[in-house]
Amino acid sequence: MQAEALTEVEMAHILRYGMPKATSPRRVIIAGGGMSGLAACLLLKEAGHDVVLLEASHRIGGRVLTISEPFSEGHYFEAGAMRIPETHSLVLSLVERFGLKLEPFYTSRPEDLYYINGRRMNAAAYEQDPDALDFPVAPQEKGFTADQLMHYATEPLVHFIDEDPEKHWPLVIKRLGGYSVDRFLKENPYGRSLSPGAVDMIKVMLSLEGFPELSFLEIFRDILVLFKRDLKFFQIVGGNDQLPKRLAKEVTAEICFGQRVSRITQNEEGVRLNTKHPQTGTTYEVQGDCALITIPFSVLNFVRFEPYDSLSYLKRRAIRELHYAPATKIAVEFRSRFWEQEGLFGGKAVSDLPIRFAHYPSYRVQGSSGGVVVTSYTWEDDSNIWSLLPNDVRITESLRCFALIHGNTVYDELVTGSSYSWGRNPFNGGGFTMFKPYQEEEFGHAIGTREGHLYFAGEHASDHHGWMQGALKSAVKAAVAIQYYQ
Ligand SMILES: Cc1cc2nc3c(=O)[nH]c(=O)nc-3n(C[C@H](O)[C@H](O)[C@H](O)COP(=O)(O)OP(=O)(O)OC[C@H]3O[C@@H](n4cnc5c(N)ncnc54)[C@H](O)[C@@H]3O)c2cc1C
Ligand SMILES: N[C@@H](Cc1ccccc1)C(=O)O
Repeated sequence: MQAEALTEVEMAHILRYGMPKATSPRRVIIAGGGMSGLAACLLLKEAGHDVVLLEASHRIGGRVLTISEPFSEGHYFEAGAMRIPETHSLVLSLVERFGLKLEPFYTSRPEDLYYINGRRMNAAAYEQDPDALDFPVAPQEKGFTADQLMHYATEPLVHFIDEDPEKHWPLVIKRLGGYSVDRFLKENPYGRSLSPGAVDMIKVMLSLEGFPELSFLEIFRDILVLFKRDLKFFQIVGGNDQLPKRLAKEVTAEICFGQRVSRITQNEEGVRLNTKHPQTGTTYEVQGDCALITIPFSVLNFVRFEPYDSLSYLKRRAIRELHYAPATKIAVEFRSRFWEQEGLFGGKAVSDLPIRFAHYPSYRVQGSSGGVVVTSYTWEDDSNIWSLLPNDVRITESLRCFALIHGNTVYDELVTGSSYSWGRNPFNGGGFTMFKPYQEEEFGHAIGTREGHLYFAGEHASDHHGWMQGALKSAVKAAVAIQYYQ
């Protein structure tokens, strides 16, 4: 079983049924108790390895975080992972293994509301008359939606990849890896350049205004999927944090909380990890044959690796340079689900206001007339202005914006609110990995490679940045590589 050659079907099967029993078990230390660390811990433990998982915080799950406080009974919002695309077979395989219930998550609906350039309309009306939003598009771009213009700009690329993804993706990375979002759309390599007005319409409608300078391929691969018309999304009934919690339940004895890894030393026998308790400062060390590092590279900068040359130049560069896009969510509970009067159940409001996207709940709570709306979900530059604000100001400021879309009823309907900014989480240092131009080609391949006794996994070490699927894919590969000494 070659880790690097595993297909998604084989990886989904391993998550569902486990790996074969180890013929020569190893003492494995796992750093990080998010989806990646937990999944690898389960696979290695049930295959017979001696595993210990060191988690810096006092919570498992990492960027899967369902927040129920201070909302009424049964209400919550997902501060991190909120939707599972129907194509993410590894996530769905774990959901099936634990018998968790799924329900639809509606990313887009024909009733989606747009509040842009001072205009208010719904998605169906925009489809009929895209020029009604008043973007200064070029004459030949009039009458086309953002979706259609993005399709026009990317069609040759989609066609080339679809011909033979395995063979063509590396060629695409070589040719287009240096293109930012702005450059690809404005100086299109396929001769399909768009005007600044059209590019801005695309960026506002896809919430991309925050990352014009980031790698276009990253957006193309990981974000455009959100806007695929016929793609279905799911969420776990009662909250997505049930997935890491069910994983953790299988490996309770292996998890050590409050163990912030501060130093990783490689020696002949294997590895030694030193930790420091984030509050008490007490130190601890553990020796193993090998270690799996699932700590995000942003905060991995604070971990000392010894001896110096136990990490390659490219790995050290990747740890220094890999970009983490900040992300912030603000959530408000309202007394009634007034948005349903406009036909909205799930779906979103798209705006050029500081709140950018608002997501209406794709679930109702038995016996409750209210609901929790994510009144703001922002990425990158758009998130920075919110991360600076205290929680109560984020809530009042997002309400002011939301009132422009729904009127002052929002103030009478207000019950309570909460917010979360991943850029301020000391154990994440940002929302998700996003390559800048050239990074994928120059060190993308070095992110997940083994270095001596050190293995690496996490969403950053995958081709699904910003998705649980990426965290799981890299975890399965690492578990197999550790088991078979690859
Ligand atoms: C706002 C937002 C929205 C998202 N939406 C979706 C979505 O809808 N669907 C989806 O599939 N995915 C989504 N994702 C992505 C998904 O949540 C992540 O890809 C996945 O959870 C990452 O798992 P991980 O194990 O790689 O990392 P993490 O979850 O970050 O886990 C890393 C763990 O390491 C710990 N740690 C950090 N430093 C140390 C240290 N020094 N020592 C020990 N432990 C340490 C952390 O506390 C954490 O528990 C979203 C992410 C964000 C931020
Ligand atoms: N997974 C994120 C989207 C995302 C992926 C990759 C990069 C940035 C954002 C979400 O569903 O909200």
